[in-house]
Amino acid sequence: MIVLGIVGKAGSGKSTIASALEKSGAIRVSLDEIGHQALDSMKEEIRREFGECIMTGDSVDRKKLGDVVFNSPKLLERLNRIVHPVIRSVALAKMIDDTKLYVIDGALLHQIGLSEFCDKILWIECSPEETVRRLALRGMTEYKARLILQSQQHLDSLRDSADAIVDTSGDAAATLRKVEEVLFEWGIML
Ligand SMILES: CC(C)(COP(=O)(O)OP(=O)(O)OC[C@H]1O[C@@H](n2cnc3c(N)ncnc32)[C@H](O)[C@@H]1O)[C@@H](O)C(=O)NCCC(=O)NCCS
Ligand SMILES: Nc1ncnc2c1ncn2[C@@H]1O[C@H](COP(=O)(O)OP(=O)(O)OP(=O)(O)O)[C@@H](O)[C@H]1O
Repeated sequence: MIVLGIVGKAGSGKSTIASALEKSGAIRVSLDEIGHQALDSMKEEIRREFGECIMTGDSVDRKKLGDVVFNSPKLLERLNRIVHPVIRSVALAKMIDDTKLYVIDGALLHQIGLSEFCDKILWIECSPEETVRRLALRGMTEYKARLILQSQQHLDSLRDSADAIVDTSGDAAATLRKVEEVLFEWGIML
């Protein structure tokens, strides 16, 4: 088994890279996706902690919850404490085949306690201006994009400990060529 971690801030290009690697045969473990599922499995605890204002009907409303937690580091930490242990165990349970290449993508790979399972870690980066522009294309307001990036400032300290850094300021095809070069150098074949 080989486990490749892909980290970087919101909108830097992690999902784009991870899904390209998935198309080439790797097994993708998306921490954002697992996190979304965890909101359902931990629904009652989240409802107790944050109240009815973050619910729509009987489901946790991601937009409402995001507006609450990204505005308050204290509340974000409370959400993390509820969902991160679940994300960690669901991610680990997916990685069971010794013959496969697994790609875990997520800004909070280290914080969730998964970096120690990675053989190699790729740091993905892009300028803040371009990142905000890309997040806006995804339908996010500039205000929210900046709030999220602010909540991820602590990630900067991880950059230098990564095994390689890929800048995604160019187009997606150039990014994917760079990633392929790095994997080739590491002897990881897809
Ligand atoms: C707050 C929630 C409900 C907002 O959902 P929504 O669909 O609106 O946003 P989405 O999940 O696409 O996240 C938007 C961006 O914020 C980043 N982000 C998400 N959670 C966090 C967090 N706890 N701390 C910092 N950044 C985060 C994501 O990596 C992404 O770049 C959701 O992100 C969530 O449940 N987060 C807690 C789980 C978590 O830590 N997930 C990230 C795993 S890497
Ligand atoms: N060179 C590039 N490399 C990667 N993504 C790019 C590039 N150029 C533009 N993009 C676009 O940037 C946007 C953000 O990329 P992506 O969703 O992969 O980021 P992310 O790091 O996974 O973000 P998040 O953590 O918020 O989910 C996407 O719409 C993607 O198509």
